Amino acid sequence: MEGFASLKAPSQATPFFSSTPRYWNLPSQLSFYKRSPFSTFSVRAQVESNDGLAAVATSGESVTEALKVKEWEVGMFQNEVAASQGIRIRRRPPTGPPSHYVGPFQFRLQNEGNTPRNILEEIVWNKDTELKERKPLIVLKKALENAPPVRDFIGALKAANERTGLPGLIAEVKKASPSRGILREDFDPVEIAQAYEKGGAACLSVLTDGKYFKGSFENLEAIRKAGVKCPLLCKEFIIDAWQLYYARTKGADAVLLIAAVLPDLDIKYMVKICKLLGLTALVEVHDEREFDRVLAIEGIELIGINNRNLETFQLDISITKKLLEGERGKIIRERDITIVGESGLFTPEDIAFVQEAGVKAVLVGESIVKQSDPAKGVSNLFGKDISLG
Ligand SMILES: O=C(O)c1ccccc1NCC(=O)[C@H](O)[C@H](O)COP(=O)(O)O
Repeated sequence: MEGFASLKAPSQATPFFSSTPRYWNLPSQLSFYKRSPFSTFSVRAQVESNDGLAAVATSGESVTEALKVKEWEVGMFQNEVAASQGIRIRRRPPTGPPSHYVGPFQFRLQNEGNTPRNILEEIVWNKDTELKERKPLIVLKKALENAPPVRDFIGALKAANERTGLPGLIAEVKKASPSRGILREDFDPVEIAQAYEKGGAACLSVLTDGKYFKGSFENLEAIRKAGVKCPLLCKEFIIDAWQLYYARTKGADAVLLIAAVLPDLDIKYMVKICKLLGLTALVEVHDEREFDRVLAIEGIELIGINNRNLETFQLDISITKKLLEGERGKIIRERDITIVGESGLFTPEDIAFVQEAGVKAVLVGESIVKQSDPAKGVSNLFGKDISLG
């Protein structure tokens, strides 16, 4: 069997996770050559993708196989770039390339490198697989024409903060989570969303991941269609710009970009696409390194500090305080960046603690979704009624 041409890496200008839309021009060259003195002629096809990948297949293996190898090689390249930025989450399993790289399938199953190192990595690998089923971008672009108008996510948070003197609430419609399991059995997303709005939430966060959070895009769409006025955050694990378009077609006003998962170039690229689509990007960080990376990116207006370590599930609300102290806090104030304190907030004291640290908004799920009346859950969380009337 013939070997493959060496990897032609995507150019530095091409964001690594932006496979939107990668398509292959089949074939850009087709040539015939004599394989050996004993065989006759063999066919050699070179294929290229629009974002700079090249693969060569010869007869004896299909073009599809050649493409699989190239996709895998790019995945490995992405892992290396991410690691160089301190990102521990690998986009794809480091081993388990197409079969002729390592031999029969059973060897791949035995290879430990194919086991995700933590839950966030598992979610990302699963998302990568889910996205293989996606519709072409052109179909989404058409659907965008019928998407409901975008609403001002940051504006709603600021208005709530001014109105109540408390951080604006992003209330999360969350049925389950990997760390806590099922949070609410009688889960009606629209009813919960309406109750949050009645209780005084400024915005809502709707989990759309099915496998780990029991959420869905149908929930997002249904909440939007039910006439809820709060702007909606699509709480998804975004690894591909395609998802931004999809979220918008389903009625999202904002999306989450996780710095622990996305390299700088991808965040930059996705922030630009968000602006194009009118979406607000909530860029989430968990430590100093991620915070500094995000602060170095132009055009960031909304940063979430997640008190939950997404690799270990450990909760510590003093993370928010630690990240907002000193020079970083000064930069935030100078640039008027809105900070959201995320996760592990249960009491009015917790809210006061993160507000004192400098947040103007909070993202809360568990403590309010578990209440039999989520509207009441909101007033319990703040220690007072923050509803409009
Ligand atoms: O909540 C989890 O267990 C979790 C696990 C892995 C990745 C993300 C996870 N949660 C996403 C969030 O950050 C929270 O849903 C959100 O901040 C609300 O947190 P909480 O108020 O603690 O429910």
